[in-house]
Amino acid sequence: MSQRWTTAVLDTSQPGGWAVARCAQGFAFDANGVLFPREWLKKQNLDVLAEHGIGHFDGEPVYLLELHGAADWEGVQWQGLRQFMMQGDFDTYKMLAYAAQIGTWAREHRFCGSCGQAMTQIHWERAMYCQACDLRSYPRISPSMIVLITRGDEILLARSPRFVTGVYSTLAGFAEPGESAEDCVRREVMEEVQVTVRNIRYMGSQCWPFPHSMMLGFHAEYDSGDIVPQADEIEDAQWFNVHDLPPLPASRSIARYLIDHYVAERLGLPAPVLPG
Ligand SMILES: NC(=O)C1=CN([C@@H]2O[C@H](COP(=O)(O)OP(=O)(O)OC[C@H]3O[C@@H](n4cnc5c(N)ncnc54)[C@H](O)[C@@H]3O)[C@@H](O)[C@H]2O)C=CC1
Ligand SMILES: [Mg+2]
Ligand SMILES: [Zn+2]
Repeated sequence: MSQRWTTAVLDTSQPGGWAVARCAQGFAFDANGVLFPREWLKKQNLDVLAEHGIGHFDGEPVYLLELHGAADWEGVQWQGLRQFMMQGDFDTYKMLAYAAQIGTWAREHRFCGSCGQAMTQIHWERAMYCQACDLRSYPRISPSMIVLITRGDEILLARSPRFVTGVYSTLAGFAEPGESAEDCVRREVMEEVQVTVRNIRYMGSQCWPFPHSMMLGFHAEYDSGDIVPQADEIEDAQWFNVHDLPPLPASRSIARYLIDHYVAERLGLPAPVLPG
């Protein structure tokens, strides 16, 4: 399968190419999609905070115009990254996911965390640079574990108060300094539902740009303990039979993949493919 989207550090002093525009309401799109001729876009009187050369789509250079706050631009609509993930072309979503992560990270690293002076983009790698400290800040990625716990025909799913009504999902949480991925799985499971697990098995990973998670997916078998949902974080957690499941997360998420993969295994169906 050919890859339509590839990342690159492009020099913003070079003219031409295509550009995407992002503001607090999401990415701009019109009848032609999210890519606009870059030189034309720069004449549209947009309040640009920063410009980044981010890669190639179908071989053509692509830039990001990161705008200040919300934008008011006649004839153009704005849509959040989650909508692009749920529907439409996956390569376009991957390009926007990368653009969003670069835009957010650069916006949040305009000043040096060590001396407070303004940082600048460098052009030979993706980093913000403080000349005074000779310090580079690289794009931020937060490793997060996500795990499906199973017990024969039953799977453990939980809901956070932040989820869409009725939806149950796998357990997830951010890695802390000093722990391995497996330590993190055991700790998060203990914190969120107070059960122990065994046979932790790595299943695959997924970039989750909301705003900068890298999901590492696992399967684990239930070992011991009764479910006790964590106050505030977990609204409800239950064992569900694979023949009788609640509403599940979006089909392109790794949470859904972990569930679908196990259900397919139990029911003797073909294994699903992890969107990546
Ligand atoms: N792709 C998928 O299928 C799924 C992705 N996720 C993602 O996994 C990540 C972790 O899941 P949660 O249950 O929300 O995490 P969690 O169980 O660790 O709790 C979230 C809390 O962690 C703290 N936190 C926020 N950012 C952090 C960071 N970078 N490092 C350490 N702690 C941080 C905050 O106090 C936040 O309220 C989130 O980004 C979530 O969106 C969660 C479920 C499904
Ligand atoms: Mg969690
Ligand atoms: Zn500095």
